[in-house]
Amino acid sequence: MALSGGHKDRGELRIHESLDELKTDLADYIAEISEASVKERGVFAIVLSGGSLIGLMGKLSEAPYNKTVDWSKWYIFWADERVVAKNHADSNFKLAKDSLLSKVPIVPSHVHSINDTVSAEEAADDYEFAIRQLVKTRVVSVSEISDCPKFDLILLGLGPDGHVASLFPDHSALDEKEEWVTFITDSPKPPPERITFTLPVINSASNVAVVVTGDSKAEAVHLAIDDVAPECPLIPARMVQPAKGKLAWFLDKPAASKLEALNSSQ
Ligand SMILES: O=C(O)[C@H](O)[C@@H](O)[C@H](O)[C@H](O)COP(=O)(O)O
Repeated sequence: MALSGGHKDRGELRIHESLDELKTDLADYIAEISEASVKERGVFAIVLSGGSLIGLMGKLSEAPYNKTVDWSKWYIFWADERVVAKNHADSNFKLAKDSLLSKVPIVPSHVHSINDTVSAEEAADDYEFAIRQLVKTRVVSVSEISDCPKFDLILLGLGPDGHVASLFPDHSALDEKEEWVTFITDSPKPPPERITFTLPVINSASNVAVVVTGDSKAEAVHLAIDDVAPECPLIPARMVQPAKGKLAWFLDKPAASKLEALNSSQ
């Protein structure tokens, strides 16, 4: 690893020399949290996003993880989903299914994708309802400090504009405090209709990892992590701040290139 360290309140920084190294570290990290969750709770509730994250998780379907991970205990959710049919090229479910979920022995009924037959608003309501049922049966834990679900691990990507999940800069969805899942119909990144976990849910997780590669994201990474001037834009990724949980950043060197930590250690 090029650098492994921490920022005083922005979590753990895991900066990698190569994509291959990042992929191995990410697979190890997910496998470790899976093992700890299964040991503690008997299940592992993991939340995926869309985009490049899924390809970066690819090693999980290879040896040794395909045999060592207790896939039967995995419950899968999405931090955000595009409101399209499940077989549509834009579907985050389809992306994860094709590249990962179909290659490992996950129990099909443990895969909690959205209802793709209804409007964005109804899909968000349905998804929240489904999660509420799983909180009741403790497949998903509940936070000690809010009434929110406490997922074992939420994995997020980062957009060059600083968005995470489908929480975009200056969007009213960032202010949602009551709902666990909300919807938008004006996403600046196509397609426009999406559902998304809200910040209170993301910040109630036991572990949150943001996985970012490429120099187009370097400025957003800097704004999300470094102690920047108050007049700098407050991007959604900076609002990711688990109250009790752990935050980790998986970065390649180009994504980390504007970080103070990297520049001061050289
Ligand atoms: O469905 C989505 O669009 C996402 O969940 C979104 O938040 C994504 O993770 C980022 O836009 C990063 O995407 P890339 O890693 O592909 O740039």
